[in-house]
Amino acid sequence: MSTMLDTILETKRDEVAARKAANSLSDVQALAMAQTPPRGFRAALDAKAASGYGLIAEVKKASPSRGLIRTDFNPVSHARDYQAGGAACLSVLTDLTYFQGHESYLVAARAAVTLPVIRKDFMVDPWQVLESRAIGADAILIIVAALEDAQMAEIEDAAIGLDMDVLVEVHDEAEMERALALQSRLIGVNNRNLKDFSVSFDRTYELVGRAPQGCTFVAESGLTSREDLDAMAERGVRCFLIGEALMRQADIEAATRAMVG
Ligand SMILES: O=C(O)c1ccccc1NCC(=O)[C@H](O)[C@H](O)COP(=O)(O)O
Repeated sequence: MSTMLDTILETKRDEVAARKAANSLSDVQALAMAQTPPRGFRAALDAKAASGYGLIAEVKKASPSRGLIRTDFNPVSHARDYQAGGAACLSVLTDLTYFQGHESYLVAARAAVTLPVIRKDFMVDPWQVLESRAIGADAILIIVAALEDAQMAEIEDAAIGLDMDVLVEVHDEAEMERALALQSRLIGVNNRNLKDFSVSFDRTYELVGRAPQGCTFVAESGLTSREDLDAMAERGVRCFLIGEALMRQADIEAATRAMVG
């Protein structure tokens, strides 16, 4: 039986094929080269985590599991609020079909702040890495469950070639082993099962001990309070990716500060 992740990936492959056909490689390359250099994503996270918590704050309008999250969605003001509240980095969802995201949200959010920004999307082709740089992204996401080993390596090589950071997302021990065969030492554990949307912090707790020395380890999804972060910190986790819990707040800046300030 096909899962939501399978469905998303099938759609993404079609969308990417259409975008590749509509945009010449040289045009996308020229746009990527015209961008200012990538802002150090992992470095910003490590710097905040050294004296507190490193937060990747997500600009997230909607999701397959929760539907519409924020009606008065405004990527520029959300990005500014996240920065003012003490986030280390931003994550911007650019998938339109399932998350109501858009590339223009990343462009606008990044221009409004000085924080590094990860393009949160489903990478299925190295061409998307170039496209991500062309819209200004500083980092990309590799979801291990979505790719074969050779595809992951190819996508990672494309990102490294553009001086971008790569967040490698895993959900279990087998995926962690595959992630560690890559070069990136920025590893995220998604507490959300992308097949059935169930959330368990046990995923993070099981895998934090598998992260090698010097690795930047990020707990992702389902985190709703400072207490959640403090409980994770007791087990050695200092970096977090949070979307919905912050996006639902009336005062996003204050909520971000309460979470990591
Ligand atoms: O959020 C979803 O419903 C989802 C469904 C299928 C694939 C990915 C999905 N989310 C992407 C993410 O990784 C989260 O947006 C991110 O970790 C933040 O999670 P949260 O704090 O729970 O919004």
